[in-house]
Amino acid sequence: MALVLLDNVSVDFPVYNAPSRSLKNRMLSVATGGAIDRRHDGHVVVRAINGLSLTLKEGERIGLIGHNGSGKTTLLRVLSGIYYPSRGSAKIDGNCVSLINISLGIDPEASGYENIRLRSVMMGMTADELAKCRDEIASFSGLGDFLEMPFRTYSSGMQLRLAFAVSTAIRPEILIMDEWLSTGDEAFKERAEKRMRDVVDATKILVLASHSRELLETNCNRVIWLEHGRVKMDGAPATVLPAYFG
Ligand SMILES: Nc1ncnc2c1ncn2[C@@H]1O[C@H](COP(=O)(O)OP(=O)(O)OP(=O)(O)O)[C@@H](O)[C@H]1O
Repeated sequence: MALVLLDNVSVDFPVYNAPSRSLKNRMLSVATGGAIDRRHDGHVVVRAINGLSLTLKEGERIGLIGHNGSGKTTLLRVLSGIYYPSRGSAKIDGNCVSLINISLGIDPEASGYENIRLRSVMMGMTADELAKCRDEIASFSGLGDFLEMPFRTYSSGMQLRLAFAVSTAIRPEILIMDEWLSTGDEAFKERAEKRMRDVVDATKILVLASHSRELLETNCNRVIWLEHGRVKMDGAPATVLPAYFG
């Protein structure tokens, strides 16, 4: 069973070259940013996530909203295992894949086929799983003989097609996204949209950070509004979205 348990999680970024004397204002008077604080040893820290406790259960499609700097990306990175909490604990049960940076793991000197392997290993696919979907990924990319060529010879649109085709071949239990992925020319975009739908529908827990009300309304059944790294509101989209978007 897929489950995410965050217990009193804080994430601090120490800033060693901050002008600590002038930082009396902790920036909580404005909506933007995390909290600026000073640690016991005198160092300045930005507290991106501040004592967050959350339970995310199977079937939940969670939308993350909040002003710039409210902690959305930091939270997504904690969920993806990129950041460890500075305090508190994060328990992620279920295989979790992040589509935040779909080009992670790609080697520009390697061929398209080699990159299909590199990127899928990076996302946690086994050799058997890859063997089953390698041809489908290649065909979805539409890159034909270019798959034998080094990745660096591709146009930026071709590079994204390949990264997209591999990244959406996996079926994770927990899926982390920063905005909706859409790429390519018109014909590819249409196929990409359908493929994204399939990935999202197959996942047990979706966490999608977005500034788009429409996207959140279409895809989410729970919305969490972050402010200064804390939960300002958590509930049904019909309640939280009007409160946030006004
Ligand atoms: N590497 C870092 N070093 C120092 N501070 C950081 C770092 N990354 C994020 N922060 C701070 O943490 C806070 C939260 O940032 P985060 O990127 O999580 O916000 P966000 O909600 O994703 O914002 P946006 O909507 O602008 O993408 C901000 O105040 C930011 O300045």
